[in-house]
Amino acid sequence: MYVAVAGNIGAGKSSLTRILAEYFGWGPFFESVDDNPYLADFYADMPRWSFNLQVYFLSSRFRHQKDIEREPISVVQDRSIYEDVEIFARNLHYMGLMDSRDYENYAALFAIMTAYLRPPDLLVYLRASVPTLVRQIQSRGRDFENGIRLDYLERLNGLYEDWIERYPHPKMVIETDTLDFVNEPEDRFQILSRVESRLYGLFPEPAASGAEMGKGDQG
Ligand SMILES: Nc1ncnc2c1ncn2[C@@H]1O[C@H](COP(=O)(O)OP(=O)(O)OP(=O)(O)O)[C@@H](O)[C@H]1O
Ligand SMILES: Nc1nc(=O)c2ncn([C@H]3C[C@H](O)[C@@H](CO)O3)c2[nH]1
Repeated sequence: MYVAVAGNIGAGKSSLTRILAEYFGWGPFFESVDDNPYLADFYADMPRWSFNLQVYFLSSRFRHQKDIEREPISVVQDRSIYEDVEIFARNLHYMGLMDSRDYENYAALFAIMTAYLRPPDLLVYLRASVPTLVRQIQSRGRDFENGIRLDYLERLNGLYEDWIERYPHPKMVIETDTLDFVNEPEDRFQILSRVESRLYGLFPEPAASGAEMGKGDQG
């Protein structure tokens, strides 16, 4: 089983990845943030660092994908590789923060590298409004994200909506504005049951050994 959690900056992907991994006993794959050599520079000067950052994320996520394909156990991934090009790089190009030459170069590299990747068995998209994203980004308190502009988040949200509509593989959408699955056990239970039912619909065998609703750690 390979599940990916998708969503805008601060939507709650890492938190949900941790919760799913713990509950189902899956291996978690988190995106690299603390050891990312470009992220802080990127937020300080997007036009200068956008191409470098996209190539870094592409190589790091591609390595994860290959590791995931080799994993003997089920895994859950914090953000899918598809979001790099469909959401972030496209947005940087639209906003004039990555020029056409770099964008086309990056998109061609992305297409070559990802052509043979296996898509997730289920993609869980966390939908969150911009006020929720801002609140959650602030609550996490990464200094270099303080300058993220509202129009940047709004455009990313718009691209997420277009993409999730077109996304051709199994998916589910979770509205997170009124669900605090980090702090509220009932909300967490609600999400876990929805994911479990969706997986059961796709794969009528149990989603994970030892993880029956009502028996896991709900909180
Ligand atoms: N549904 C929620 N309700 C309340 N707080 C939440 C919720 N989801 C996440 N949070 C909080 O918001 C902050 C950001 O969450 P998290 O790091 O999981 O987001 P993310 O989507 O992984 O972000 P990024 O895109 O930057 O990696 C954390 O402090 C987390 O505890
Ligand atoms: N430009 C850009 N392209 C990406 O592919 C990408 N993936 C993640 N991020 C940013 C969002 C969070 O600040 C932080 C952690 O998710 O990294 C990205 N930024």
